[in-house]
Amino acid sequence: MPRRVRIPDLQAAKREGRRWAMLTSYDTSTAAIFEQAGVEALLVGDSAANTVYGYPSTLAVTVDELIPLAAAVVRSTSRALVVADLPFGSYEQGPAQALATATRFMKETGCAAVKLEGGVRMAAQIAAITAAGIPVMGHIGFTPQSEHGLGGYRVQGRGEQSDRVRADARAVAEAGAFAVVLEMVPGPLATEITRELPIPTVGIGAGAGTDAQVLVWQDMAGLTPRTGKFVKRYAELGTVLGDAARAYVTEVAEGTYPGPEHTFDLPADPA
Ligand SMILES: Nc1nc(=O)c2c([nH]1)NC[C@@H]1CN(c3ccc(C(=O)N[C@@H](CCC(=O)O)C(=O)O)cc3)CN21
Ligand SMILES: CC(C)C(=O)C(=O)O
Ligand SMILES: [Mg+2]
Repeated sequence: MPRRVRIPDLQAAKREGRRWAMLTSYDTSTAAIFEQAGVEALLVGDSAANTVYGYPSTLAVTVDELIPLAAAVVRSTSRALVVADLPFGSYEQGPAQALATATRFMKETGCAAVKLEGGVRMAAQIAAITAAGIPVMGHIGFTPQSEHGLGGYRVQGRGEQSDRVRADARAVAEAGAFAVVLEMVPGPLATEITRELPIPTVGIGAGAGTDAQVLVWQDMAGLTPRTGKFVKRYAELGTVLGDAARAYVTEVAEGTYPGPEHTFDLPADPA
């Protein structure tokens, strides 16, 4: 059985200029398929709020709702680095709350790291969690848990805002994060931050100049009806699955499914 990807492997990849891929995963089927496909890191994102639980934004999802999903992804993998998102409301109060939540994820899911949103304003939380030996992935630029404060889904770091995003990147790295997600940041700024930072950057809507990329799997697989401009749909699973369900409905109604090959016989008569 191959060993798990370790955080030092990702630091080495940055030094050697090897890019790596992360996808979200929230269940056993996708976790196994994605690591077989060579995806280095799996994120049990709070995007599960939208993609699993059907909430209108990520704000509603709770620690108790994310923990079973993260545990399932860990159980279903042997190689991928599994990272769990700390949901809105579970770390902002201060370092003690952040460490308590991160500790729950580590104990109850077996994940290798946690991720939280915010740069300068969350540096103390990142420092407290890493001081306890728990690896932290930062997340700056557009941070969906702050969508109301940021005025909606908007690119962050255009013009004068670029200094703020740069300062957030530096703060996250200095607080001890092992990597940082850059979400919806102009490509040239993300490239500069990637060159400046000692830790890997993971882009989503941040161009090709980051050390790694992350996407929500239902977006890249074509299951979500509306996605950001940064998403490439590598498959149209929504169409494939809809066609399969329609064929099943038709065959059940016609009586052509199940066929003889799907049906158990009585024991053969003793002759
Ligand atoms: N399915 C899914 N995919 C995601 O990428 C995702 C989630 N859910 N939930 C949590 C956050 C929210 N995110 C989002 C959601 C919407 C846009 C979006 O609509 N972007 C538009 C507008 C950009 C603009 O106006 O500047 C785009 O065209 O990219 C972007 C990121 C990223 N995350
Ligand atoms: C989009 C990624 C970075 C994320 O935070 C999530 O899926 O929750
Ligand atoms: Mg998230």
